Amino acid sequence: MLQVLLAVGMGALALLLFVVWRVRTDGAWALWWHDNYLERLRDFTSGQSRPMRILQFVQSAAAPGDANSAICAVDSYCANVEWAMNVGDKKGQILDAVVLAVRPRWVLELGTYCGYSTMRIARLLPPGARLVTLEMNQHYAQVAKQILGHAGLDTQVDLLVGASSALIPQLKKKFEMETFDLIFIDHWKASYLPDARLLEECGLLAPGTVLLADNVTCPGAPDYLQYVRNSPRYRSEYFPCQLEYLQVEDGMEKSVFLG
Ligand SMILES: C[S@@+](CC[C@H](N)C(=O)[O-])C[C@H]1O[C@@H](n2cnc3c(N)ncnc32)[C@H](O)[C@@H]1O
Ligand SMILES: [Mg+2]
Repeated sequence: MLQVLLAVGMGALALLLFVVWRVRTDGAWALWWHDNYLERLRDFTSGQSRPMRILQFVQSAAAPGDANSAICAVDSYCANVEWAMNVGDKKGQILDAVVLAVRPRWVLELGTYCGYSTMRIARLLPPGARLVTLEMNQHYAQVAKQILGHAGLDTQVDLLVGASSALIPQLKKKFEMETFDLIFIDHWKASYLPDARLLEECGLLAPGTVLLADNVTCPGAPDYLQYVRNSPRYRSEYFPCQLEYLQVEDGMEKSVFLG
């Protein structure tokens, strides 16, 4: 009997160690663990959604009207308390550098979530610039609006709720604008390529428009990468980095539309 118990115990320990190792080293396992298992467990125990928990932390820890303080609060919560799918502090620096280099007048973001990358972009925009961000999840959009309001950035940002495929064709008319200077692509990965093609078809790209795509390695967007790297319409560059708040390999792809 003791031998059986010992064998079961050793088996369970080996399984636990295997799961911990996979979660620490493999992107798919890490995302499943943090984004499904742990999130659902915390939702169940707290009776709230992860975006609501992030909002409450920002409201308690960040100075009102201070965007940098709100960004730090989200990073601190997601690095120390629970993981979330924000671009994060490390890849965020690549995003910041691209925004500063492009100095865009019109920016489009695909995938708002809680508004973390929206804050990073909006705080660096030159006067008069506009950021349009698209989010299909109504609850996430509500949270993002409150976080952007707390950070004092809501007047520079237009948050539209709906699917990108439905909203993109309406943007020119809705905002009486021509083309975007910078597009941050960070929604569901299977939509990267169809939405890039849709942006082209809708005439929303001009020569020089920069597309910056997050998570092209983890979870990965292989069809999008294949397209921007092989199309004569783009000049594309890869930035190796790590998945937000984890030691898992990821990358961002910066692609300049050539016309
Ligand atoms: C990775 S999160 C965005 C993270 C955010 N950019 C940041 O770094 O803080 C992806 C978001 O895209 C949204 N989304 C996914 N597909 C979408 C689509 N086709 N149209 C609009 N939003 C979409 C999801 O609901 C989710 O909130
Ligand atoms: Mg991302």
